[in-house]
Amino acid sequence: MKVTVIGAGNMGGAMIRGLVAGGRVAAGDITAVAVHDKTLNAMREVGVQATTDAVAAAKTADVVLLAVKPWLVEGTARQIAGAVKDSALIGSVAAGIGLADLVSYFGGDKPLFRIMPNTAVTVGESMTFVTAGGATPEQTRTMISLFEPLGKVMEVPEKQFDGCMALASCGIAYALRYVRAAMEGGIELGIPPQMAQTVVAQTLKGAAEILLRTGNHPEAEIDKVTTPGGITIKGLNAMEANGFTRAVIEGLKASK
Ligand SMILES: NC(=O)C1=CN([C@@H]2O[C@H](COP(=O)(O)OP(=O)(O)OC[C@H]3O[C@@H](n4cnc5c(N)ncnc54)[C@H](OP(=O)(O)O)[C@@H]3O)[C@@H](O)[C@H]2O)C=CC1
Ligand SMILES: O=C(O)[C@@H]1CCC=N1
Repeated sequence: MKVTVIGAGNMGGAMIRGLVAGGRVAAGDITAVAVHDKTLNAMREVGVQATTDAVAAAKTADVVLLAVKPWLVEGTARQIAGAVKDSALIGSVAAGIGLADLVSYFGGDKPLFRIMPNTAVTVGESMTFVTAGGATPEQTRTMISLFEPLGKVMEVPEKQFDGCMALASCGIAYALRYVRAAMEGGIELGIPPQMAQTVVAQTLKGAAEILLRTGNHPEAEIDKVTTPGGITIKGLNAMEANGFTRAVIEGLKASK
């Protein structure tokens, strides 16, 4: 299967590295399209082909993934639309570009996908969402299987897509901002920064593993930590008094 990724920056580059590491597609069958030599050379070092010619790279591809900035998607799509094979699966990871937009660029007779990974593709722990339009179940299965080595994949209806993107793709930044805040608090408590970073990251990983493995509600796990009259409830109450939950909800709602 030949895969062309147009745009090889933070997301496209990470997807390519993840695809190579995942081993489901041979590095030699992946083509990265970018503009600058620095990016192209970085991709060649990963072992994939790299070019500035999107049309040529799209022509031979079985899967085309658009990973340019959202405002460049329409121009890029219209540029390659006449070149892609009829059978090619076409996916866009661009925020805010809907299936209806993709249909208007490529026509309604192509298997089209919105795909939303996050930057944890670099470590094989992405939370990736796939929404299909005009694709057969088998074609959807193929697209999903491409992303499975890169983490978890969920197929979602398009009406849930933006909410999922806020939670998971923007969510990486939100989780890391929590880490930074916790580190700053730790430093005030006398913990050196690098040590605080390791401690907070491992704690977050532990909390996430508890939920993923047990499926328990977070509040049930919080109850196990909060000793009556103990120190955790004082910390939680001080965080809530400073707007923790509201800040998170408002932040997610603003992510659109
Ligand atoms: N960053 C994230 O966490 C996430 C981003 N996304 C989506 O991914 C997309 C890309 O974002 P991101 O990776 O952050 O952006 P970057 O700016 O990091 O990467 C954009 C890439 O596009 C390339 N490029 C620019 N113009 C063209 C062109 N005309 N033809 C081919 N390639 C071109 C650039 O090449 P060069 O490097 O040579 O300049 C660069 O490699 C966006 O649509 C965004 O919504 C989705 C999920 C998460
Ligand atoms: O901030 C953005 O627009 C992109 C889309 C999801 C994550 N980053």
